[in-house]
Amino acid sequence: MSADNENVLIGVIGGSGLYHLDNLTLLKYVNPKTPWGLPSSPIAICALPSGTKVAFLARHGVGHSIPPSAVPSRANIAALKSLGIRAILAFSAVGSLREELAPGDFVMPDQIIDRTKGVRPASFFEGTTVVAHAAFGDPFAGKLIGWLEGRVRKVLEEASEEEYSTRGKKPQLHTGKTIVCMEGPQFSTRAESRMYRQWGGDIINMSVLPEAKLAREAELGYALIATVTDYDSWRENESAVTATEVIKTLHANAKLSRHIAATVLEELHEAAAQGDILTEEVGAMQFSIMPRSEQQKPEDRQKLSYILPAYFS
Ligand SMILES: CSC[C@H]1O[C@H](OP(=O)(O)O)[C@H](O)[C@@H]1O
Ligand SMILES: Nc1ncnc2[nH]cnc12
Repeated sequence: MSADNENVLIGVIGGSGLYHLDNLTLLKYVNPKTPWGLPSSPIAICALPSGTKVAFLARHGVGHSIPPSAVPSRANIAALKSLGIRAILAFSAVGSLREELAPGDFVMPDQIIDRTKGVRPASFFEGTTVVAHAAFGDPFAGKLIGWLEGRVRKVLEEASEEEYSTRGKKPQLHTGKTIVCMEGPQFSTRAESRMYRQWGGDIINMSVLPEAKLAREAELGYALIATVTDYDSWRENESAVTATEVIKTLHANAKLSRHIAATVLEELHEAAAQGDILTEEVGAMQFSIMPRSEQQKPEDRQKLSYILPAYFS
């Protein structure tokens, strides 16, 4: 970790439509070369008006050039961890599987259904001689979500008409929901969309995995702020989702997401510095790594020390 970055505790991952944040001064770009390659894009180290630093990473790269299945999530999470980050606030554009989750609304899910197809490297331990089984029953950082909930709700309640006028109604925040992560890049069929509803899915995207799993392996707090862009393809007599429909809502959602980030980041940095909101993640991997065996190669341990120096240095 470079001394320059020592105080960067919060990393923001921007998804579709969210390629920068507001109210920040760009200090520099960093592009850490991790054992898993380079991140999606150089990471912007920015200062809030108080001088507090945060890091911003565009998930789909500069100019949205990386499709969901090819996002280098291991490099992204490892690069953020190498900067000293403790918590990630990730944003994502999602489809709604429920009538009451309307386009323009915000959702902070607490569960995930994995519908990726095994083509994305999903573990830092993959390809090494070290075996680990991270606990993932609660895939998001519970305390972090609890901390964010009231603050995000307040921002939405206070949003001016101009900020949500493209949707014609005040955006709501929904919590305690389940997100389905599909492979893509094509959207779901109508039958799949209906099936996800039967499974208990509330929203759907193509990006939360393996990002959330890797954050857990790296012992980072991870919360997702999902913004609804469409009703996917389950509604009878309505047309199925298209990219054009998604893009219509994307920009207004991104504007409000930037407003949320600008409002919460300072206090979130403080909370992360105190350690109050991240008690579950730190140290969790010590119970997940299978006991050391003579078969573990020193070069693998060296590689893993990049994300988990406490166990592999
Ligand atoms: C642009 S529609 C599908 C695309 O949008 C979402 O991206 P992100 O999660 O990065 O905001 C979704 O996951 C798909 O990747
Ligand atoms: N309907 C949808 N399915 C998957 N990912 C999405 N991102 C935005 N809308 C989506």
